[in-house]
Amino acid sequence: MGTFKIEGGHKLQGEITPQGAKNEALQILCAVLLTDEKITIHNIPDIVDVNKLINLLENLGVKIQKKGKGSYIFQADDVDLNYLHSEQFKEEGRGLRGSIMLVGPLLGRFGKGYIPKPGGDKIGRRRLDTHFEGFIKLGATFRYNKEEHFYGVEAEKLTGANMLLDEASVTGTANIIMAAVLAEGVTTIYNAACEPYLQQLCTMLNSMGANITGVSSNLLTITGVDKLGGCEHTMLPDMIEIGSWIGLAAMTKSELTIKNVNWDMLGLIPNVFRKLGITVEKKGDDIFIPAHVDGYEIQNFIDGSILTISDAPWPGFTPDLLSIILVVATQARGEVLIHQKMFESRLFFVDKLIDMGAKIILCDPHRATVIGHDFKSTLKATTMTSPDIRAGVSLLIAALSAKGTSTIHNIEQIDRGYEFIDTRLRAIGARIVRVS
Ligand SMILES: CC(=O)N[C@H]1[C@@H](OP(=O)(O)OP(=O)(O)OC[C@H]2O[C@@H](n3ccc(=O)[nH]c3=O)[C@H](O)[C@@H]2O)O[C@H](CO)[C@@H](O)[C@@H]1O
Ligand SMILES: C=C(OP(=O)(O)O)C(=O)O
Repeated sequence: MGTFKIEGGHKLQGEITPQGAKNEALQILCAVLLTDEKITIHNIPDIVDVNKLINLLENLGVKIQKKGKGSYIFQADDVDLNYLHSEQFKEEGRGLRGSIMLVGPLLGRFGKGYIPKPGGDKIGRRRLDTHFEGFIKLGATFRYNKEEHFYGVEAEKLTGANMLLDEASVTGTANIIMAAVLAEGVTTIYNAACEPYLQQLCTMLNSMGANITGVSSNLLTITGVDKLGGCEHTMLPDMIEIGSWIGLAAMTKSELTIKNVNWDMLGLIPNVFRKLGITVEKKGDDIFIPAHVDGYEIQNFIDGSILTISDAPWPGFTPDLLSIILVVATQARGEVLIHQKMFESRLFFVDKLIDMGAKIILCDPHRATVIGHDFKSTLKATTMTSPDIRAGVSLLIAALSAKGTSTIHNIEQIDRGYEFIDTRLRAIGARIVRVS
């Protein structure tokens, strides 16, 4: 179990450049299986989950050439489907959530796709019904081995269909799209998720020769094609990292510039931080956060009632930033209700913040009320364990704002999604060391 030691209470300063988007990378990498031609991808983040997926592709026989930092060429012209039946695949396939998106492209191109129950954060029930109901609609037969938690779909041929998804699942939508692009005829997906990750995936698939319309809406129309070809694709900056750095700057009263954020794709993120009273300035394509020397004040709703920040499928506010919002609110002036609608086990980490002196009432598994300290009382350093990727970074932000030295165990969770976080934070003045 890896550990960070963090000496908090110091201001940070400078520039930080976001890595390529983790959740986009996981979709895009699976899409390389859809063609036997070369796919060049840039801005791939060097993080544990992405590297695990690259390793899975390599074991599937995909040829991989590294061209420079974050740039790779992939060619799936000799895919070894036997690997899918190996014990090694059962072990490696459950190492991350993103591996589930291997199924759609394999089914679309080779008529079969298998996956063990995928890993990822333990933040609640993470069912896969939407994915498999979509594949079944396209004509696949479905098998599930309950003992081994092993899923399989097979089809002689996929045929386009109309579907209304039971929920706007992000990975589910990506998976169904990747199967439907090579199906015969027209597929419509209503209640499709439309996160920037999915917009990017559709743009990439269209540049490979797919025919997808409705991109960025919740109604996609996909006219199947016989074959897809190569392309070049560049990943967006990671909007969850960007949100994390906004929170970090505010909570440590630091002046920070977040470089090349691709403002147009940030949706509600800057405004939600503004509702906490944080100044988020647009400077070209950068975000500038001034030092909040006098703190920041949470806005009420127009009628004076207490602000609620909740998650919703895109273009709603992403659930992946609610833990960050919550920790930043602990030092604001005012109160806020955080409502995590999607995941039922994602707020339990507030116990650690309460131990550090934060004023939080966990109302139920989905809701927490935060009463900010307005920096009149700082958080106290402590020892904690990172339960999931975003809670881990929230605890890290809390530790950087706290007086004294904190210890965070299980930092593998953080490394899943944040590239060399300790090195990059040290470059802007953070006192953080990796001790094991
Ligand atoms: C690898 C990857 O891309 N992971 C992201 C992906 O996970 P993932 O694709 O696994 O998440 P889903 O979108 O399927 O669903 C997430 C949770 O929200 C619930 N749900 C979903 C849609 C909906 O309309 N209503 C609803 O309640 C689901 O039941 C589930 O509990 O999307 C999640 C939701 O943005 C993010 O937290 C994850 O970081
Ligand atoms: C929940 C997340 O990741 P995963 O879906 O990979 O567990 C996340 O990125 O916040």
